[in-house]
Amino acid sequence: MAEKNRRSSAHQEEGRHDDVVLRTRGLTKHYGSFVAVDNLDLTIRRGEVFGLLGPNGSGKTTTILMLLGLTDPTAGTVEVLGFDPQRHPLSVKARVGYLPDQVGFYDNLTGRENLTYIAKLNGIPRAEAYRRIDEALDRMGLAEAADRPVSTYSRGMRQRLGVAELLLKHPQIIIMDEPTLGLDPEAARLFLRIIRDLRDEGITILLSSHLLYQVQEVCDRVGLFSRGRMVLEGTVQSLAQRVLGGAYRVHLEAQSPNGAVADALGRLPDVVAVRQEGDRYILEARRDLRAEAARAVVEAGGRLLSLDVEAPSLDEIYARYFQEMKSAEAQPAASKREEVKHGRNP
Ligand SMILES: Nc1ncnc2c1ncn2[C@@H]1O[C@H](COP(=O)(O)OP(=O)(O)OP(=O)(O)O)[C@@H](O)[C@H]1O
Repeated sequence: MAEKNRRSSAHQEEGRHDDVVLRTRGLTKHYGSFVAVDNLDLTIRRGEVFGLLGPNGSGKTTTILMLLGLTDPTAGTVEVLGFDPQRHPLSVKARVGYLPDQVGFYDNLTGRENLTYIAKLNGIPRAEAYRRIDEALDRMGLAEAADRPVSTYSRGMRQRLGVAELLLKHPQIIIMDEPTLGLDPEAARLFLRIIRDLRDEGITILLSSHLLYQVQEVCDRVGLFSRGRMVLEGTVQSLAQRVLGGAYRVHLEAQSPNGAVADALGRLPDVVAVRQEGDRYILEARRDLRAEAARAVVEAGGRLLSLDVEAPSLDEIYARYFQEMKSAEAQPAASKREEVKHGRNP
């Protein structure tokens, strides 16, 4: 199944797969004169894990609320599993599960009692409800804790109970707002595994998060939000290519008696840049060039001491993007100051 998903992700990347479950076009939300979401085009396909990233206030939650039909767009269209959430909110609600950052439960009731209550609210017949509740508790690793009051649950267990609640209605899409925030590393790892398992079962997942290294581990594609716009979108690797230039960074240490190693490394195909500090070199490259780099060192008469490759990190892409945006914004102001200094301004 995992293999099947990997294959389908590859097809999606190539644009050959058209199993779209969620689509927005020109989606816009104004609060008075403030633009919270600006002309968003988002397409998500079945079985994907898509990460919404961006600083506080960049419009992620507003986007999620519009997808769920919980707030009306000012302009543009939303289609979730073929439904317009504004016109058919119940059809969307029946098929899409939403896990907010803080899930509310009755603390004095047990996990099982909370789920029973939810099943009743959703009109699931009693026998079927009991079956689904047992199954959901089991899948979320909560079977043993099921009959304890929720007040005794850790944050990780509450989050898992939140997912168990969503599973009762057999959702096709699950939307999660900061699902791993506040979880300890072990609980976060367990939760990320749950996300992967859900994806492997064909459930599409949209999550918003600030925890980039976790997003990177679990998302097939990400969208980076800034001031209401999705400014970057793609796989982590494709973003690394666009923002950092090279998606791979090969670190190597080599003695180069005649100084020929740097030149030899620079001549390798798919190398974007070579940085050198003494015997240490960093190659930014479009692919993993360890084997070619090792050969180049030896052929250039050098002596290879160590070799390693670093995959691109979302943290770095994110930091570099916002750093470049800030300097681009500072640029016109700086040139204006220059013009004033040189008396070019009237
Ligand atoms: N009901 C509202 N009225 C006015 N402004 C709002 C309202 N809701 C959100 N905003 C503003 O819209 C912008 C986007 O907010 P949103 O909550 O979507 O951002 P976010 O990316 O989810 O941020 P965070 O990561 O902090 O949750 C913010 O500047 C916020 O102050």
